[in-house]
Amino acid sequence: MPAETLTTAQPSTATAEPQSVVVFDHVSIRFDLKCVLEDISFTVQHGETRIILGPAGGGKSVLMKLANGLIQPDSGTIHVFGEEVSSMPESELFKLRGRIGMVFQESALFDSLSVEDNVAYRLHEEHVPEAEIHARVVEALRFVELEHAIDKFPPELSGGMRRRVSIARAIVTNPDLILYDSPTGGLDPITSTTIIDLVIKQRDVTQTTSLLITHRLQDAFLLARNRFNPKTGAIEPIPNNGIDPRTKFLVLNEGRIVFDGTTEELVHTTDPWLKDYLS
Ligand SMILES: Nc1ncnc2c1ncn2[C@@H]1O[C@H](COP(=O)(O)OP(=O)(O)OP(=O)(O)O)[C@@H](O)[C@H]1O
Repeated sequence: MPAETLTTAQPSTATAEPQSVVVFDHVSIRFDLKCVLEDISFTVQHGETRIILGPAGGGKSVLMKLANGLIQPDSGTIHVFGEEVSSMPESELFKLRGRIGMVFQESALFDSLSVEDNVAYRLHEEHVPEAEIHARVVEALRFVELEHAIDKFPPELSGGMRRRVSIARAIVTNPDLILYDSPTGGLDPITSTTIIDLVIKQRDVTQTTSLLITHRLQDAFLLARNRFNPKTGAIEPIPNNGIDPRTKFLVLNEGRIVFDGTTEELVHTTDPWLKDYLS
């Protein structure tokens, strides 16, 4: 990301007092005696998009699984929506996950179910009335511009389309938090951009808090520099070389946080390792 002058775009509406949606406090976890995350502390505020960067094997996916309560830390605490997930029983975790949308790198769709049934899956689990389910699925598919594929099956879709279905499935429940684990992983650059455009649209239309893992600095650059224009329905650069004030960064290397801050702070870092990583 070029370290040129950046201006922080002002939020269009007055923002309420920030609330912490995800809080890691001195979290560590080991696998087979190997320390995978060590003393991780950071906070994600309401409405923030937190981009998680770092070399392969640095612990990004493990961090996301901890946030979702899929695994438990060896030490430290994790709060999501003010509740401690690091010691929560499975029944309560199930309820908590009802407020979280997940987008996995592999899309994780059911090949034997149609696109409609894949997107509707969580709504069925939540016993949403049948009459409402179809309308909500259509709305979610329209958001990702895949309404026409509603009757198709995942094996009939391209990788980018599958990823879009996965986003539709994550947003159909109107989650309070979205976890994107490498949503552009394995996609070509053009398709990756269409996926990041959807993440920007989701960010700007609903202001949903999110964590997003990516290996592509280009993804981070697009998220920081672009916005959704509701009048044109298009993604456009934020004027005056602006950056999105709600998009922040966490960089992990070998299980430790090497950066936690804003886009301006990241591009102006003096840390030699980080400068090298970003170049
Ligand atoms: N269930 C597990 N059992 C043992 N080791 C694990 C487990 N899950 C993750 N690890 C190890 O933890 C380390 C961090 O893995 P993680 O997937 O979080 O890295 P990452 O930063 O997401 O990597 P990538 O960018 O390649 O996806 C790796 O060495 C991995 O092998």
